[in-house]
Amino acid sequence: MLRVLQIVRLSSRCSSSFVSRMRFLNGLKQNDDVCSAALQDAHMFLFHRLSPLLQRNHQGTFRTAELRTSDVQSLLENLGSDRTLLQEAVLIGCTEQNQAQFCLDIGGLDQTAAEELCGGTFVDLRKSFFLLSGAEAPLVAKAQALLRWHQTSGFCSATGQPTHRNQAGSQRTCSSSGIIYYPKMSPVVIVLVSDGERCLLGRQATFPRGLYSALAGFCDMGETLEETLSREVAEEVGLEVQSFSFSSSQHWPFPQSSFMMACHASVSPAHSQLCVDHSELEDARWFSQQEVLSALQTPPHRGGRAPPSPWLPPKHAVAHRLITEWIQNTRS
Ligand SMILES: NC(=O)c1ccc[n+]([C@@H]2O[C@H](COP(=O)([O-])OP(=O)(O)OC[C@H]3O[C@@H](n4cnc5c(N)ncnc54)[C@H](O)[C@@H]3O)[C@@H](O)[C@H]2O)c1
Ligand SMILES: [Mg+2]
Repeated sequence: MLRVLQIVRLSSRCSSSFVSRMRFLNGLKQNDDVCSAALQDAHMFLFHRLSPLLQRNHQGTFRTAELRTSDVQSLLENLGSDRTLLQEAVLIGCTEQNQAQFCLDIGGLDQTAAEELCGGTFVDLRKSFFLLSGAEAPLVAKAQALLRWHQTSGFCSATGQPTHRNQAGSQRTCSSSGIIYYPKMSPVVIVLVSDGERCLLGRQATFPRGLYSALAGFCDMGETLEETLSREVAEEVGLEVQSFSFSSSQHWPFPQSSFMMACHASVSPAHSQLCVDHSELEDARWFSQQEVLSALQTPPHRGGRAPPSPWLPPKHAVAHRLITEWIQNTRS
């Protein structure tokens, strides 16, 4: 109990609201009692078989359903589930007012009945990620990644024994060996290569028709960011990078959690002849500023008519940010 009071006092005494929120969240991860107390009056993000619950407002835009713990408790009762399912909720963040945010997957319950009771629809993450705006898309992606990790981490890979989660869901411990497991992400480098005048975009055969993006690749064990970047560019398009700069990073939920580190890189115009590895990329090409600028100005493609060429990654993707930064830098 003393520890509970210490965490609450520590977070409320801090002058910065950001520091206060981070200390509050860390306290919830470290102390199961504090976390249980926070779960009793929290914001809840509901999922059904890893698809988030969305609601459409009068303007036709989508938002996550705004549910509180008490709403979910009533829902579980109405769906004939016992309230202990609530204990499977996973901590994902907190609001500006230090109100904890949790997510819960009710995949074992009737989807249609849950949708009717909540006035919403469970929408596949690939679709919902791009329907949501602002801070909601990354929060929902994080929630789904954590839920998926719990669903696939029930047993210890060393002993085969069950693992048990802490209340926040930030770790799992093997009941036999005590080995602690933490949620896993794969580091990926994504790079927009330029020769000064043009930028290099490529597409995999599995991409939607017309879509071109920056080059990307998973880090090999033991590699630095710069080693992955140089290796991927050499492997995929046969170029040698001269210099690079870091731009930004992003958690990317598809197909499984990746930690994307986004960079700009330059190659010499005298050595810009592409030698594409077609086992990795269906196509890779140099695009002029004008081609990229007009692709950026084309409204988002929604299917039906033929896609624009090139069709660029959507705003939520860090590849989009790299492309807009390159346009700004080359025009200034
Ligand atoms: N957010 C964005 O803007 C954006 C843009 C482009 C690509 N991406 C993501 O980047 C990721 C990597 O791109 P890529 O597919 O070109 O990588 P890649 O060039 O490394 O090729 C993928 C191959 O790498 C191997 N691989 C090695 N380590 C792996 C691991 N930890 N997980 C899965 N496969 C592994 C597999 O054989 C796989 O087929 C993809 O998941 C893609 O979704 C994100
Ligand atoms: Mg690649």
